Amino acid sequence: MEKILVLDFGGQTCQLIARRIREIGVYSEVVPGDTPVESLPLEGVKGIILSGSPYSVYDAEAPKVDPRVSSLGIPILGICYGVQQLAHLFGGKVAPLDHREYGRSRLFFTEASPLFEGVPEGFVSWMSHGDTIVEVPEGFRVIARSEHNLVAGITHERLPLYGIQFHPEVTHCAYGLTVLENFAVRICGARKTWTMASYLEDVQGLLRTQVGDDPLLLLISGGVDSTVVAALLLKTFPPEQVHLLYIDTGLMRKNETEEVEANLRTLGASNLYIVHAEERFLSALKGVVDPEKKRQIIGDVFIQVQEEELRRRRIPDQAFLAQGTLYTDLIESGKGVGNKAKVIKSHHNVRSPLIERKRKEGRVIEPLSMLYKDEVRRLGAHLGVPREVLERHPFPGPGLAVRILGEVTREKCDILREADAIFIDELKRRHLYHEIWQAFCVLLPVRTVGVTGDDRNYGYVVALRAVTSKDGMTADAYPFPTADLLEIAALITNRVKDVGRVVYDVSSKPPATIEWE
Ligand SMILES: Nc1ncnc2c1ncn2[C@@H]1O[C@H](COP(=O)(O)OP(=O)(O)OP(=O)(O)O)[C@@H](O)[C@H]1O
Ligand SMILES: O=c1[nH]c(=O)c2[nH+]cn([C@@H]3O[C@H](COP(=O)(O)O)[C@@H](O)[C@H]3O)c2[nH]1
Ligand SMILES: NC(=O)CC[C@H](N)C(=O)O
Ligand SMILES: [Mg+2]
Repeated sequence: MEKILVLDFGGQTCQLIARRIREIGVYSEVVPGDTPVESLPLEGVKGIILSGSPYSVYDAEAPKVDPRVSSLGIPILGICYGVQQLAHLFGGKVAPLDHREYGRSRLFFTEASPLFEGVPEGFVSWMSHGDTIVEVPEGFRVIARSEHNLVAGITHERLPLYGIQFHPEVTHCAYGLTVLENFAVRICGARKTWTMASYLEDVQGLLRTQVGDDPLLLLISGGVDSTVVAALLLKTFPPEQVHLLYIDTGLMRKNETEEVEANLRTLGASNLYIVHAEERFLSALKGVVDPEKKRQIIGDVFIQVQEEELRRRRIPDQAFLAQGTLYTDLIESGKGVGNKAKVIKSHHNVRSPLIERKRKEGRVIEPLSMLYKDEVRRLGAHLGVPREVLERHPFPGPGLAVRILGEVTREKCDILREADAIFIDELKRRHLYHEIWQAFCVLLPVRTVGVTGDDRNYGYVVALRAVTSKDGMTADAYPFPTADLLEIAALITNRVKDVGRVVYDVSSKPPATIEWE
């Protein structure tokens, strides 16, 4: 498969580069920036992109590209820190200037370059740098300058080396896709053959080689990601080879287990195991209020239940463990490819010891781990996964436990389930469900005073959360029409006896996260 390799030096928008290249129709994947040449997956690589970074090239601990990469004969495009590395590597000079460029800057060409074919002079690029190339190395020429007259693009006189100081991958950069397409297609000669259909074929080929006839155990939640993996496995292997394990943690939404079971049957699953483990999870969570502690306990119980089921069902130990892990799960858990990212939340599917052990043994299958949610939805559509499943809002593995602040009890789960079901049903009835990326209720650990039927009421507070997002990495509060919000709040307090008050969470991510814990 032809591809463009992105070397990750810890830039915020590194994955976005690969995303955009795939949007153009060329496959792209990300690898750690300091990978030595002999360990780079070079098969089919038509071009290499060096990403941005929070570091400066002259920092002692700055991540460095293997210098041999530049003599492979493969075209290279350095973006921001990437171009600074090229300059540094070839003997030029990079320095922190007083004049930094953050945000928009017009760009002016100093000579024609295939990189800027079809891009008009003076277009508005998007920058984010404090360092600048102040001496261009020998053998290189400047091809563009910013409106502040700083070096904004360079090219080598003989070698296929290019570099730009701006970020073509962000949507705020005009002609960004054109610049990336010029590099990938015009300069590297990659063909635009990557589609979801071709990706599907490639993934199926790889899976068949890796798994052979060994049994596969997929941990399935009925959410978008694991259901798409289920459809993929059931299309790739005979149904008897695929075992699906769903764990009802007791922290699920109303009627979740019944709906999931029905959906999974329609995919043609024969070995479907539904494990009811409510008691296990609730008793382990008794008295626990700290959010990180809750996550850790839930992760541990997940593993115990999985291991017991493997033994009980006599599924051999060499079984491959499959999950619906996405790139976002990895990066939030501090496990992005470039290993320079920070831990935000430890997703149970990434950091559990069972998974880590299986991962070391090469027995974990995560076919979606390079993709984002919207790409997974497109893949699911190719696989014929029903729209109702693909368009479901995400639901986290720890479930209601991270939406009940303070101690989790069955009584509170029941209250939250009722309120949440009303909220979601109303969003669907009002045709708002698909405008929102994720919506749910949160049960707060406080009671407040109210008056109902002329009597005193002392009920819980429920917070409504509804966000818009593309990939869950950033999010904004959904701007509800006021009438909808007021009517939904009234329905919840009227129908759920223990809820006396409803509030709406208007925080964006960042600084908040989508879930409250
Ligand atoms: N109740 C569960 N039983 C078994 N496996 C689960 C359960 N909850 C989560 N998992 C596993 O953990 C993975 C990550 O969960 P996550 O919620 O991110 O994905 P999902 O549930 O498949 O999709 P969505 O994000 O749409 O909810 C799942 O893909 C699945 O493999
Ligand atoms: O499977 C999961 N296990 C987890 O531990 C977990 N924590 C958060 N989420 C989901 O991830 C997305 C981003 O969530 P946050 O903004 O709250 O970090 C949102 O869609 C969250 O619902 C999880 N999913
Ligand atoms: N976005 C980047 O790659 C920034 C590179 C470098 N840290 C600078 O400030 O110039
Ligand atoms: Mg889920």
